[in-house]
Amino acid sequence: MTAPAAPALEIRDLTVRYGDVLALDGADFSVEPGRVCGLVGMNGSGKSTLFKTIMGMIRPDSGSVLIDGDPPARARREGRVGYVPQSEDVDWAFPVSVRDVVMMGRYGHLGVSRRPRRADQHAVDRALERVELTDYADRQIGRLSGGQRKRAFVARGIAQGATTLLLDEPFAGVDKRSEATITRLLRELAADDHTILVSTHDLHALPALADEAVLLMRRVLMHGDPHEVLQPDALALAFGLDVMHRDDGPAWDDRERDDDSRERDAREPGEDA
Ligand SMILES: Nc1ncnc2c1ncn2[C@@H]1O[C@H](COP(=O)(O)OP(=O)(O)OP(=O)(O)O)[C@@H](O)[C@H]1O
Repeated sequence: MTAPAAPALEIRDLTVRYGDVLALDGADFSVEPGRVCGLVGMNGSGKSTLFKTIMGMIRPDSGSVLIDGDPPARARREGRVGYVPQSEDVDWAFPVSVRDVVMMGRYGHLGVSRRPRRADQHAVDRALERVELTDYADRQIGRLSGGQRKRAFVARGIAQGATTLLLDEPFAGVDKRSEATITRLLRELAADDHTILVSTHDLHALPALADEAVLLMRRVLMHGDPHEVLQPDALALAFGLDVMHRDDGPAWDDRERDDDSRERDAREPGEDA
């Protein structure tokens, strides 16, 4: 009998401290290949810390992360894990084109000359096509809309050959149309056997996006079907809110939602989402 395949992502009893601050306290869950897992939790609940630990950028105080059964350093070295950072972690004024950003995903594949070869150019072209940014390839990265910027970073992960993708708040500063485009793209990638962990404050987005959800508050409060995790009791526990009910669903995240500001941020005139 063959042994069952390792989970794509395995977080085991993970504890991370920044000095006196306990950012993760025994977080424990796993995600099977080809699944989209939504990560929800209030500000400061440890979501970015978890991403950085999975990426091997932070060493845990205890516990472990395994990606396809391997430690983060190895998975990262082999380009198997791609990261779409929070917008505020990126210098959008940096003078690089969309194509340059996607080519960064190929750095681990370049030969001794460090010059992109035809195979690298093809991989970048295919990734740009996949996220529908071919027409924007030569544009400076900061001159994209919020949603397009996220897709450019997803393309970097695809060009790299990553099978696990981590997205930190991809819907922040993005309008509803871009949110739908990103959701569709992530679902397509999951159908293509990518494993996706995506943090979001946008709880409305979860059911369409995720196969499963993790409710994080330094540790995992709940892990299961997104609808279960969105139950008022669970959210009250994680967010400390009295969740009110309305006809269109609970009103927990109105404070996070400012569609007008998202629209302003999102698009240049006449551009797609
Ligand atoms: N570099 C750091 N030094 C010290 N404390 C930190 C550092 N980074 C994060 N923290 C603290 O660790 C805890 C978890 O932070 P983290 O950024 O992981 O949360 P988050 O869930 O991503 O929050 P948000 O939703 O606001 O992005 C918070 O209390 C935060 O203040």
